[in-house]
Amino acid sequence: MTEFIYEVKNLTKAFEAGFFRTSKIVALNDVTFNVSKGDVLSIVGESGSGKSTLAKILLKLEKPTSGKVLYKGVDLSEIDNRRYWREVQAVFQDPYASFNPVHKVDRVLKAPLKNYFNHLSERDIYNRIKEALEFVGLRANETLGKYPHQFSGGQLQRIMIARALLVDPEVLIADEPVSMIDASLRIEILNLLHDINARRRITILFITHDLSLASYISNKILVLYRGEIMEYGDSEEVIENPLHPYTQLLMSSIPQVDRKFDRKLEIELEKIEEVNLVGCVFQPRCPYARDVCINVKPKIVSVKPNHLVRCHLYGESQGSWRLNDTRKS
Ligand SMILES: Nc1ncnc2c1ncn2[C@@H]1O[C@H](COP(=O)(O)OP(=O)(O)OP(=O)(O)O)[C@@H](O)[C@H]1O
Repeated sequence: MTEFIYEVKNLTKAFEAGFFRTSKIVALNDVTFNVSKGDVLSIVGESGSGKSTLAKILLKLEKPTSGKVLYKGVDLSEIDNRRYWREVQAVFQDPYASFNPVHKVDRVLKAPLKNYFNHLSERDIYNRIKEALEFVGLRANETLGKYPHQFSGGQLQRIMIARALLVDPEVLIADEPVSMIDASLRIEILNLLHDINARRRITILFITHDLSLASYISNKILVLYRGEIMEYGDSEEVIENPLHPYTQLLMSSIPQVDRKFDRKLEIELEKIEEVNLVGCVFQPRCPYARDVCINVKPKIVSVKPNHLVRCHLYGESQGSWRLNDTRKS
């Protein structure tokens, strides 16, 4: 039987907005998926798709409006925060923001050990930190005793990953961990996350707006658009056979050396529309939109055992429409 780390069931999160809090922003709408132990799941979507809100709910930093999340079979709301925050560690986008510039990096590394393993001697603490730093490719004698400004963004992100590893987590939630790092160093951090998953069997949730990074690192991909799942499945399936027009659009916007930049697609990606809570949220941008897409919310259907899509094109009669098809019914 598959061991699920997370079972996310009909998760919805609405924020009150406006001066008098009279309007609502639906950041997540009826999101359902499972994460198996040892998965590297990428949650992909452009700005405002609800990725960070989902991460915050999974980190117990926000509460859902409705629906629930089970962690190893237990409702998140019933789990002790202290225990949970040891087992589920986070790495955030901005490594600089995680450090206090007036303190040496030692402080950030020692804090979780002192918090969770207060029986450890100073020598044990040093040994554990040394081991974690070596795992992420840093030397203790070149790292400890220094201030954050003495490191590059990539090195600080490594230190944050070492910090997460110190407490033997089961899950690492990495929210855009390489987006503020020099492009030349990104691949090293991705390889490091891959090693952490492969060698320590830590489940990784990798949040990104970049489908190419997702395809590089993950074995499962979940595509979010305006708070709803558009497509979910094994990475190979989603990348090699993207079914949803939005995933196809994301695929076609990945720069490739043999393809010229298409400004039409850029405009398409920038276009902002009101969220359609009745029909398909992607319908205003969809080249295949029909009346049914405006009036009826598509259900998520399983096209293959490990490949799900939410689109009227894949209802009762399945199809394999591509963005470059000229048809529009
Ligand atoms: N605390 C909040 N109060 C009001 N609205 C919020 C709040 N947090 C998020 N939102 C809104 O919810 C929607 C989803 O935001 P979220 O930050 O989860 O998206 P995202 O995909 O992570 O985007 P980005 O990549 O830009 O961070 C957005 O419309 C955002 O403005």
